[in-house]
Amino acid sequence: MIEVNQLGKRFALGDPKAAAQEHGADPRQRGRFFYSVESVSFSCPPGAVLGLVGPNGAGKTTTLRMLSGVLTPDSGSIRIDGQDLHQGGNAVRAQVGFLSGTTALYERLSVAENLTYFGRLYGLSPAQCQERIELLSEQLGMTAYLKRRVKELSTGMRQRANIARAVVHDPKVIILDEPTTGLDIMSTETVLGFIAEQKAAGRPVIFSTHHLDEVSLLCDQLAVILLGNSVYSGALEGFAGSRDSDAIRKEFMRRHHETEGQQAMEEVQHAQADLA
Ligand SMILES: Nc1ncnc2c1ncn2[C@@H]1O[C@H](COP(=O)(O)OP(=O)(O)OP(=O)(O)O)[C@@H](O)[C@H]1O
Repeated sequence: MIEVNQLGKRFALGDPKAAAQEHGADPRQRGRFFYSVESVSFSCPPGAVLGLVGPNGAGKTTTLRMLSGVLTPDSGSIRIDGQDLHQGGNAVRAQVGFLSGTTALYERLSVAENLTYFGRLYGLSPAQCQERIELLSEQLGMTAYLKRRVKELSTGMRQRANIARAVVHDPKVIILDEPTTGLDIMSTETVLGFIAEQKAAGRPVIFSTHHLDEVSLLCDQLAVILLGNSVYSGALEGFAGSRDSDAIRKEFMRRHHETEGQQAMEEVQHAQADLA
């Protein structure tokens, strides 16, 4: 069981004026700080899959980085089976497997060599590493390319290997930050199948996504964040009937289009700067 209670995280800004231009009228910038996550709460029972959704910049990655132990929260708490993640030290943190956008593998090593390397770092014996590699390569469809060097892999192959790396030590809890973003259909299906297998094995999985169809397909629990605050957390089926669901959907879409518009504007500005 993972219990996340009123998490908060702020970042000090080197140049508050430049940040204000970048973030527009985001109310989370106050003085020299940007309050990326203000108050996020949810819980995920064993064997449940929780989808963390929110428009660009809502605070999903910051939340997941706190859940993985990479970032220390400024406020609130995270409990895994009753133990506080940040007070429990490495032993509690090792119970979490975390895939981030920056999870990296050694390019010159093969997939199997990478997994052995990271498995050994987590204290697995060579035999345990071998056992995990066999299981994960089957679950993630990697058997055909286990011996290939990472630098030769496609995006989809690489992402499946990244996921294997994140869970090589058989963690109690799995946290995946946008695991299917940018993947082809086959790799997406394999990754979603992997999540479903973890759920069947009783392991809680928390993943962030922009794809609401993935949430309805896989998740029992839903946590929605807008501007760093939880606006819904609970059973997926409870969301449709909840009092605020229509307002949340509208705000979600409004901010989604707004950030897409901002990104398009930035791309145009970059292109103009390149041409100048
Ligand atoms: N180190 C930092 N310093 C200042 N601001 C930050 C920092 N890290 C994140 N932020 C800001 O906090 C907000 C939340 O960022 P975060 O990456 O958690 O959002 P997200 O929901 O994962 O977005 P996306 O869907 O685009 O990945 C964003 O506005 C981001 O610019």
